[in-house]
Amino acid sequence: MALAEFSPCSYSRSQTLTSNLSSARSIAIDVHLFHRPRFSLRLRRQPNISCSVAPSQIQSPPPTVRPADAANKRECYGVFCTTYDLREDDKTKSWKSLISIAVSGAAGMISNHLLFKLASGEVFGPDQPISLRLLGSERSYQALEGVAMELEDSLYPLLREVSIGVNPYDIFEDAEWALLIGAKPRGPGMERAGLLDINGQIFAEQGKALNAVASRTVKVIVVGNPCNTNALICLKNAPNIPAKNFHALTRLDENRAKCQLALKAGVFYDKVSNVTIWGNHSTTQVPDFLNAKINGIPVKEVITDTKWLEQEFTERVQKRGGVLIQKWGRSSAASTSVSIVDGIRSLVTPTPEGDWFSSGVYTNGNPYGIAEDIVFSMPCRSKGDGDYELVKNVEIDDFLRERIKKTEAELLAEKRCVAHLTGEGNAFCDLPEDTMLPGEL
Ligand SMILES: NC(=O)C1=CN([C@@H]2O[C@H](COP(=O)(O)OP(=O)(O)OC[C@H]3O[C@@H](n4cnc5c(N)ncnc54)[C@H](OP(=O)(O)O)[C@@H]3O)[C@@H](O)[C@H]2O)C=CC1
Ligand SMILES: O=C([O-])CC(=O)C(=O)O
Repeated sequence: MALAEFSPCSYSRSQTLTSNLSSARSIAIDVHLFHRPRFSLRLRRQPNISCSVAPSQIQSPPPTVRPADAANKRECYGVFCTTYDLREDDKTKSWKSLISIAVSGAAGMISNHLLFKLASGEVFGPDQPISLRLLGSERSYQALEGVAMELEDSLYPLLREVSIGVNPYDIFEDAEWALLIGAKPRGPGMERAGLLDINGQIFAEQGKALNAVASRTVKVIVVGNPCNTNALICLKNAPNIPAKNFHALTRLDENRAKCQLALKAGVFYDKVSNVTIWGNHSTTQVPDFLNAKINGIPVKEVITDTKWLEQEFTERVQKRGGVLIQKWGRSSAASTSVSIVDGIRSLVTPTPEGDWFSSGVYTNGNPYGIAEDIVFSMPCRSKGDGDYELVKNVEIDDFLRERIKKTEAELLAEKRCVAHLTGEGNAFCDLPEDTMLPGEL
């Protein structure tokens, strides 16, 4: 689908449809094929957009240079190219409008867990049909087909479309969520600065693609490491999407911290709340035990071993990823996918009264004196509308302040390393020596 042909009415390769949607909430398509009737395609009505308008009247994404390789088209996959009349289903069940979720690194380990959680309904709810757009590369294309085949064989009622492709400009088209997981892992002898540059290029390109074709309200969760700075690069390359919509995943660190506190206190982990991870998803991250609670009581009143909190707990969370790699021989994939689910659910469901969650967010007027214009993990709350607000009254003592400064310095150094990718001039890389991913020892 070339950019000039962009239309709210066009769908998969097998069905390019034009119909007048102006009066219907949604329209079911009368194409009955031999497959079981659970698969269906529902066109969402887009307010004020009538599909009968001429292409020139259709609101286009901002102009962009778009790779023109015809081989790079997004392809609907297998059974997901078929359609089904939803009207029968609607007699007993009402569905929400389809949402599109783009996932990069879709043939990787994390995605192999995540995609099935998304398709099952546990993330967006049992009445929310979804379209999955899987981004891979020439190198992973066969594996991507394998993933799509497994999704087919899982018979998920909510999974209405699956398409696979290697071009982010196709995969991200109209995406309402973009889960950016694909990134090169750091190999032996590779400098962190080199990783920042290689992966930064991926996220610069994907930021441009999101800017050009994604929904203007797309929510982006960057997982691929170094995720904070990759998220910064991505948002800088997507000036037409609010910077607030970009997140770097630090929820895994929050979950790890909760587990360690529960273990020490001898309680089940659901009793632990108000845990903030401050800063970078790296070994300088600051798991905050000062404001955390167990059964609603400040952690420091429940765990009185301050030395353990300051040293063992902090380091255990910072280095959990590395210990896990030693055991598994690869980095956390299942628990990372769970934390992505937690991160999304925290944005689409109201935050429980008095609690908060951690996410790496763009600093733009924060109450904690953190440097502006970086992606820094902080305590957030959401009304469940996909947006969030910073929690403003969290206490910061000298212990926290000193460590927050260190993780902030690391992020500022990372930012200088990627200036060539954020449009801020020449890069100058002076990374602190202890700059490590959680998975590095
Ligand atoms: N923020 C967090 O909490 C966590 C982040 N991570 C990070 O998530 C990322 C993905 O992890 P995981 O799914 O386990 O990794 P995998 O190695 O299983 O998959 C990574 C995918 O990245 C893609 N990729 C993109 N560019 C390259 C490249 N130059 N070389 C190799 N692969 C590339 C590959 O897909 P393709 O060829 O299709 O592009 C590959 O499938 C990593 O960066 C990891 O460090 C991991 C755990 C926690
Ligand atoms: O360092 C890695 O690649 C894995 C990682 O982020 C983690 O386990 O937290």
